[in-house]
Amino acid sequence: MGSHRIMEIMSHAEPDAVDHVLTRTVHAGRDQLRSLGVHTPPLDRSTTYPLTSLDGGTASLDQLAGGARIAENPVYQRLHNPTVARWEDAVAGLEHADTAVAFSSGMAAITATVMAARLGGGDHVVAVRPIYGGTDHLLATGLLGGSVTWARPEDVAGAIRPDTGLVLLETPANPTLATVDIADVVAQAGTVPVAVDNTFATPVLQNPLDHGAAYAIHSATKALGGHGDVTGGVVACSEALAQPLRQVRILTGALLDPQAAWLLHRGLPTLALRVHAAQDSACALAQRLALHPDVVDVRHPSLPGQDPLGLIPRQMAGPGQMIAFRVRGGHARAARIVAAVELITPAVSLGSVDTLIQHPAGLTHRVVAADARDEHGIGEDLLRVSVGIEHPDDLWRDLTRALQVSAPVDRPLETVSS
Ligand code: MET
Repeated sequence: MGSHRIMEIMSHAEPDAVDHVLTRTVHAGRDQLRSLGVHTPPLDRSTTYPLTSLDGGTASLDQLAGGARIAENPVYQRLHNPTVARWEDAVAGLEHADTAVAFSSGMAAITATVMAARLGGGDHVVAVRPIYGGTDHLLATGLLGGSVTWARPEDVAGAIRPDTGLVLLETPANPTLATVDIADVVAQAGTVPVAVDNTFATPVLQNPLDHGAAYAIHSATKALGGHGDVTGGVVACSEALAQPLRQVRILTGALLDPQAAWLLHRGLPTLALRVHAAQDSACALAQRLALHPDVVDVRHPSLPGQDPLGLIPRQMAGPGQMIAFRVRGGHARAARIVAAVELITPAVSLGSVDTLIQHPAGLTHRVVAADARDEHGIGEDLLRVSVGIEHPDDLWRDLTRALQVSAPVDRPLETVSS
């Protein structure tokens, strides 16, 4: 086939013919760049915008304050920013959503979602544990007002009340990788909107809205950013649900900085490559860890018996890059392992190009009630690994060495399988 024929086919391709996530991550939010005469997203740092007329400015202000996505004039950065809006469009496309609303962090995104539900009259939240410790703490403290009922996934229907405004869940869940059937919870929730924290899965592996969820929430600090150098959050949803979220953002000021949005958009083209590479390594490491004599239990949806609901591939395209495992020797051993790793960084956060290890009971989930931690297997012997894109053999060498040097001195080193 000659090059002219290829060009002809390409020029007649419908936009929805682009259905591969590898392609969509590269091009997301970049539709208008050619017409702008640029190849990469421009960065607009303006805090305010010149008004062509007072009445025009007032009309734009009214529209944006009412929750509109865009108006003739952005007016003020807290009401609208084109660089942030472009990244929101990118995320919306990847999440199969009408639109997306960006925030200064993942916790700001969660907070705004709960506040938007309260604006709609729903004072009660049903939340499925386990979930990220900060989210758990936010709901448990009642900081935002209203009340929370904790429910197991199968008990959501029974927890719904007339004043329930939101069902919140995370799958795979932080930190145990417990998985939830989103469509089943949506069916139990009836008319109550379901929000899914999709941070662990990323839009590369899971699109909650395809399964009936109303919101897909991300800490963009994690895989969306991917390089450990930008903090942000985002909620993908329908245009109708986005409007109160934008109003909450305007009033609380929990804005994503344009430079942060620009960095997030800068990292997006490699999202699928990063997630797939890290996932492959996570599968290899999970298998090896499961054979290690000092590892009691490895949590990764790729392992036998760990996807009992058959969510792969029905709901998830793959098991992802997060692993949790329990070590023999409890807290002391876990602390020694975290201290002993060299290539792997002992740090909270996840989804970066480099591998991180952390102790949920002492860090990310320290704020969770002790009985809830016990009930959901977030014990002192649990470690969580966010696998990066390094070669898995190098990661395994570091992990097995840390397991060896952390072994109690009064017994011989274990023979480890490679
Ligand atoms: C301050 S705790 C950390 C953050 C992050 N959400 C994590 O799970 O690692």
